[in-house]
Amino acid sequence: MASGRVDLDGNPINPMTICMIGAGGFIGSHLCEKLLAETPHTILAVDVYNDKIKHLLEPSGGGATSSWADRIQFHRLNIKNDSRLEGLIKMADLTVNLAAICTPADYNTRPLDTIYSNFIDALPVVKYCSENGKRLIHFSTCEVYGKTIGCFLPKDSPLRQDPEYFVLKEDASPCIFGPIDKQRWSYACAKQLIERLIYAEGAENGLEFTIVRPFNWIGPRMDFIPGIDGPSEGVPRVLACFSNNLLRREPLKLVDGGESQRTFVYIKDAIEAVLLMIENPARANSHIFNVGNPNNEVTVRQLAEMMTQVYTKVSGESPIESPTIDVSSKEFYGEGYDDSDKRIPDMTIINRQLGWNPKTSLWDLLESTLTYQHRTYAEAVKKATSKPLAS
Ligand SMILES: NC(=O)c1ccc[n+]([C@@H]2O[C@H](COP(=O)([O-])OP(=O)(O)OC[C@H]3O[C@@H](n4cnc5c(N)ncnc54)[C@H](O)[C@@H]3O)[C@@H](O)[C@H]2O)c1
Ligand SMILES: O=c1ccn([C@@H]2O[C@H](COP(=O)(O)OP(=O)(O)O[C@H]3OC[C@@H](O)[C@H](O)[C@H]3O)[C@@H](O)[C@H]2O)c(=O)[nH]1
Repeated sequence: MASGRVDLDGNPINPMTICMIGAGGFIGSHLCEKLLAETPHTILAVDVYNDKIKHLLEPSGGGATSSWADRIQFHRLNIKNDSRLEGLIKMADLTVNLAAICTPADYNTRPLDTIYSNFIDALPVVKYCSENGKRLIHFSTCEVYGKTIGCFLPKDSPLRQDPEYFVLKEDASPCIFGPIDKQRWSYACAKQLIERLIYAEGAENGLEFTIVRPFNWIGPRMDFIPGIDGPSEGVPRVLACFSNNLLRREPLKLVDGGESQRTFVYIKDAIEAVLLMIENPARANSHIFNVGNPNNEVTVRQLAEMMTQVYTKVSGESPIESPTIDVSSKEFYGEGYDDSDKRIPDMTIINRQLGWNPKTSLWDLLESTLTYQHRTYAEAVKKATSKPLAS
């Protein structure tokens, strides 16, 4: 049955069944929402948690007029050790694999779990797709590029300004990691090896695949606020760390001076790119795509300053006297941390294949995200911080 929707080449898009592994996470929850709201596709949602997609699983999920619940089925399973996985992949037309340990605080402190999660646990998914002739969209990371060539040049070298030395290209840039005792790179290395394995399955066994390299996608539902909906001692990614500091009126911690640079893309822009990949297999298969926003580059220090300003606007609270504080990476993340210096995605391939471009400025995406953070967490944080200490 055709859905009335057409792909980029004007061909009808038929409803499909998508096995989404890691559907209960940050990206998965937004992808599920998009697929249910705008397409006729059905989702087999696999995860160990479902808190972030609970609202989609309830019978009233699509609002008063339409229920989404009949197009999404949640399967609570751990892909490490569950024989139901192959059956689900066989039932689907396409598998999207998002499952991973992907918070930097884990890379150097839990390197074994990180490598198992990002390489070993992804192996059966690739194998079942390949053996059963099913298409796979696998989520890798911009971290596979590691450091830029430019960061090895002298600080005052004019070549540092030359994009050839820092723009990251899927088909040209090398992958530059630190030494083995910098266990930060356990994640990037595991992701790189699974990319190479998928690529080889494509070349040798005809696996239809697409690899996505997200460049710092951020927005509502990213990670957790420590002590509210995640462990008190947990260290999420920077958006949630800084949100937590702002909610608690604490200084934002700048690791090693906050000099590293990142480009941030709004989750809702990035999800548009994933939907294009899902619905345009002829254009997306056999490709690796950078998905990011090269126009939203800031240092981590600038991010902290902008988040402080935006939070002041959306919460109506004045900023604290010293809004940021410097902290060493050893103190913050422990031994073995290292960092990517700069991450600007080259957009040539995704532009050419899918015509996709990000739209949302950093200020605008922070405004909507911090409005969400304030609305969702401010009361809970206030309650938690005003609790009398047990005597
Ligand atoms: N958010 C980003 O900016 C970003 C950047 C680069 C790469 N990525 C990649 O995108 C993917 C999704 O990232 P995210 O930000 O949504 O992370 P996330 O942690 O919010 O989501 C991952 C989900 O996978 C689930 N999962 C992990 N191991 C599992 C297992 N063994 N069995 C079943 N479920 C399991 C988790 O419970 C979680 O819900 C990851 O592969 C990550 O490496 C994300
Ligand atoms: O409180 C904090 C948290 C983080 N940081 C810094 O902010 C920068 C960004 O940190 P994030 O936690 O968002 O993670 P990174 O950008 O380093 O890596 C991420 O990128 C791509 C994905 O694969 C993963 O989601 C993650 O590895 C780093 O330089 C980090 O050192 C702070 O200065 N203070």
